[in-house]
Amino acid sequence: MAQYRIVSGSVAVISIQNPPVNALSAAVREGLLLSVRAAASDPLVRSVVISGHNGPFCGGADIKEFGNVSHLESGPHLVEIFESVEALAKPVVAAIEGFALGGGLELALACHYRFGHSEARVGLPEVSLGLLPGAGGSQRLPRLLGVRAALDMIVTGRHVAAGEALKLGLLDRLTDGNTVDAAVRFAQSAEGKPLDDRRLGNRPCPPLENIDAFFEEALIHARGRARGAAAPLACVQAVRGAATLPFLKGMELEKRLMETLMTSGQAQASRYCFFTERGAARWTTPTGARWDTCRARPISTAAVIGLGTMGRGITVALARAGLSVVAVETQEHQLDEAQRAVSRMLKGGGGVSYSADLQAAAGADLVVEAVFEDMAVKEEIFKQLSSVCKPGALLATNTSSLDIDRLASCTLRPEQVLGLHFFAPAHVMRLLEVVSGPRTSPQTVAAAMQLGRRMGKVSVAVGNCPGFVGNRMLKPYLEQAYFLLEEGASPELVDAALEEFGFPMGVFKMSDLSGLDIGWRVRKEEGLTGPGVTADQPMRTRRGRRYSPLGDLMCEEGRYGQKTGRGWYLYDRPGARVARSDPWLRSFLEEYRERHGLLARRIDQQEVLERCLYALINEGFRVLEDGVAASPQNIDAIYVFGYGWPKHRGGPMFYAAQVGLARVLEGLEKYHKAHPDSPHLQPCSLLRRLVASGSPPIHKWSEVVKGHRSQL
Ligand SMILES: CCCCCCC[C@H](O)CC(=O)SCCNC(=O)CCNC(=O)[C@H](O)C(C)(C)COP(=O)([O-])OP(=O)([O-])OC[C@H]1O[C@@H](n2cnc3c(N)ncnc32)[C@H](O)[C@@H]1OP(=O)([O-])[O-]
Repeated sequence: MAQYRIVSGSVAVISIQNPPVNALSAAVREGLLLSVRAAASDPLVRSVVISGHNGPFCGGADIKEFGNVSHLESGPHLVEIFESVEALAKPVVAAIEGFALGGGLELALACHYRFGHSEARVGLPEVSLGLLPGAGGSQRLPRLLGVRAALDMIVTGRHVAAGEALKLGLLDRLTDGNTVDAAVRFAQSAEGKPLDDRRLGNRPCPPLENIDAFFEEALIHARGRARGAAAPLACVQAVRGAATLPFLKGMELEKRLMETLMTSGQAQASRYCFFTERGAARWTTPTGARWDTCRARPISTAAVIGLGTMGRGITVALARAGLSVVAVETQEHQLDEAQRAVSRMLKGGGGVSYSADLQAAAGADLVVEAVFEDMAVKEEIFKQLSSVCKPGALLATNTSSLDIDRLASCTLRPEQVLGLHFFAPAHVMRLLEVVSGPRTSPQTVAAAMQLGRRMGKVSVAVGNCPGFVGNRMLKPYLEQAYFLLEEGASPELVDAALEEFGFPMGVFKMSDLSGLDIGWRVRKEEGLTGPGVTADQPMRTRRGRRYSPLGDLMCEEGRYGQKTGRGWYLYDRPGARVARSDPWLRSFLEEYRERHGLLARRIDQQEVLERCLYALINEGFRVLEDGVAASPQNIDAIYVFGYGWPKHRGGPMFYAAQVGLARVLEGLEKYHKAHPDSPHLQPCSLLRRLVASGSPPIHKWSEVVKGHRSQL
């Protein structure tokens, strides 16, 4: 809807009303066009102000309509409305509070003047929905800002703060006061003045030298960063149109590009990610607790125990969320170093105090233990925390795979124990797995989810099992990658296939970055390698299934990855980031295959993708079947925000649906037949049942999962 009223005798104020973000739904578009026409035809109206009702200006087109062509096509089209705004013979001022994003900013660009509140932000984030600004934004913004600044905003989709927008010339004025009042006063002062020059559609794009070379380079740059996404490239093409074509021709190009993107699988996947990210806040747990029936006690003080890389990042994340944090590290030299590192990251003290004594955690509302992955050490700490901490304090562990329930058993308050699985670097990565055990109370989960939101994280509530959701699914993925090396692939081939798929780095580069020794330690704990394994055991079999000792052998050689300057790749020095192929590894793999009588065969990228991704997806179905994740959407949020799964592919479960469940099943059957000693390739029963029920769409999977809920 749009509200229409006349103020100060001559100013029509049109207010977009569609909470919570004033999206441009069909009803809003209808209301907006009627209001603009009313303002045009009313002789008493001499100027117009367009604002958002109750705060935000406008969050853009209504994304919910995008999946449904009939919704999209009902009501007037945005391009038509914005043309009539721009063509109005009376000055139109956009009064921007909160945000003007996507179609919201495109509306503001069609206005003749833009007034912003000093705390507002503006942007064209369509690219992150797999789209481009499709209502004139790709054509008007370059005409206003010049090609360079406009291209940057459109290709990155970044939100620009009001101060920067003013400097760029995107906003004409800022106010700290009431934006609508200020805009009304300004509109009156502009009444009767010429408007031709204010219509961006009339203006040429500011000239740019070497235009062809500029766009060639922009395209190469965008392609390098897009990881296979089509939208950034289409954005470059559209802005090139703005720089080289008359306005109406540019608008035609924008329309053509938008139509192609809008119906693409990539846009569908990106849109799905948008809703998946937000849907995670509506959590449920395997024990039946829910977001809408639990009240969370607010957390204002926290203690972090253990100040290694993870502990430092967690301290920074908590402090940035406004908590007062005590950071505890019992090793004095580590404490000093951590204090300096945290202060650097926080650019000052930032509400953090330090201590070498666990007793300092006594007054905290929440304690996050982040010592290294050793069950015995963690158990000891939880025992102590249970007696040191005040009643009601939540005790969380940052373990990435150990049993939460076992830790809860060491305390006298198992209902207040949970996992907070941050991802490195903890102050940067968006994902937080909130892990509850069978005894964790709903209030504890609610408090953790609320805290996650305060930290700006995508928090996903998951159940307790080895590796939780993310690392549990990663295990078969890694395993298949190792097997592929045994069978003849190289790390370069595997990584290239995964990077082409869209991961920021392949599995072997990722393993070098995070350190091969981490998995080695876990495998030792699990008794898969190390002193517990007797010499008479076959090297490539454990517990009756295929096992690859390649990772263990690498660690025995001291090849831990980037930190030692050698891993699956070679680095110039320890800590260096640029991976180079290592001839040593080639001969190492050749000798290994020879020793074990393995014949190297030709492996193509298709097999790499299917083996690694289908094994991961198959485990995702098992996770659903076990009730460890509440929905496929939650699994996808975990993979997109924690494991670099490309957004334009929606997440592993969405990808499986897009590929076709029957095809995934067929692929798994084929590979399991070829590798019967690899149980991760054996299709799980939920996948079979879904295919048998006709492969329903992803939002209906839960109906098939029903009845097979939590084993926990
Ligand atoms: C060929 C066809 C041509 C078509 C032309 C298209 C033209 C145009 O270029 C395309 C666009 O504008 S594309 C659009 C470009 N715009 C964007 O990409 C902006 C996307 N939005 C955002 O970035 C953030 O939501 C804000 C920063 C706006 C608010 O952040 P915050 O305060 O943390 O709030 P929050 O928690 O994030 O959201 C609250 C609720 O609002 C919901 N919702 C939000 N936006 C929506 C929308 N546009 N729509 C519908 N719903 C939208 C959201 O789902 C959630 O619902 P829930 O049921 O409660 O879960």
